[in-house]
Amino acid sequence: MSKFKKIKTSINDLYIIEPTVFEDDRGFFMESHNQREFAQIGMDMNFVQDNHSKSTKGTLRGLHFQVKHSQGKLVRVIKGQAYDVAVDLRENSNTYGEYFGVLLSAENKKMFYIPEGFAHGFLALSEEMEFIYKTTDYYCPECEGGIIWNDNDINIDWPLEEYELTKEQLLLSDKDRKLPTLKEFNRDN
Ligand SMILES: Cc1cn([C@H]2C[C@H](O)[C@@H](COP(=O)(O)OP(=O)(O)O[C@H]3O[C@H](C)C(=O)[C@H](O)[C@H]3O)O2)c(=O)[nH]c1=O
Repeated sequence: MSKFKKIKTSINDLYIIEPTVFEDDRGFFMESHNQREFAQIGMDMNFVQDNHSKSTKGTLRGLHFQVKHSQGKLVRVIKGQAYDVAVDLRENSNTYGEYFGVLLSAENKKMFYIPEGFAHGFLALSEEMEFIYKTTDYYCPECEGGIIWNDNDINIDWPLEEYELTKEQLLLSDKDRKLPTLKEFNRDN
C-alpha cells in the first residue's frame, strides 16, 4: 500500500494526490514525493526541476504550457491557499478544452498532478501564497505558450466572489494580460 492516494478527476490522467501526513504534538511530517511509492500508484514519471513561487492574494499566473518539452507538473501549496486549474490541450482528447480546478492549501496538503499536454494556472486566494512544484521537463522559454485566463470557451469558474476578489483586483504579468484565447492560439500556431 503506497503512502500516496491517487484520486481521479473528471479528466483522464489528471489526478489529485493525497500524501500520508504523520501528525504529533510537534507538528507534522509527510513525504511529498517518493519515486518508489509513486510507482506503486502508477505514477513513475521522472521529475527534473523544482520550482517555487510566492504570490499575493489576487495574483493569477497562467494559463501556461510549453509547446515543445511539455512539462508534467506535481504542484502543491505550502503557505496559504490557491485555486489551481488544468486545461486539457491534448490533441484528440475527448476532454479537449475542458478544465478541472481544485483548491490547494498548506492546510489540506493536497497535491495535483498535471500531465504533459495541459495548460496550467492558479489564482492566489490568501494574502501570502507559496506554490511549489516538480516538472518532468526543463524550462524552455522559447517553447512557452499560453491562453488567457478568462477564455469564454473554456469558461473557468475562478472563485472570485467567494474570496471577495473583483476582476479589476487581479494581478497578472504583462505577458499574461496579452495571452490569446485558445481559438486564437490554434489559429496562429
Ligand atoms: C517558469 C520559469 C520561469 N523562470 C523565470 C523567467 C522569468 O524571469 C521569471 C518569472 O517567470 P514567469 O513570469 O513565466 O513565472 P510564472 O508566471 O509563475 O510562470 C509559471 O506559471 C505557471 C503557473 C506554470 O505552470 C509554469 O510553470 C510557469 O509558466 O522566472 C525560470 O527561470 N524558470 C522557470 O521554470
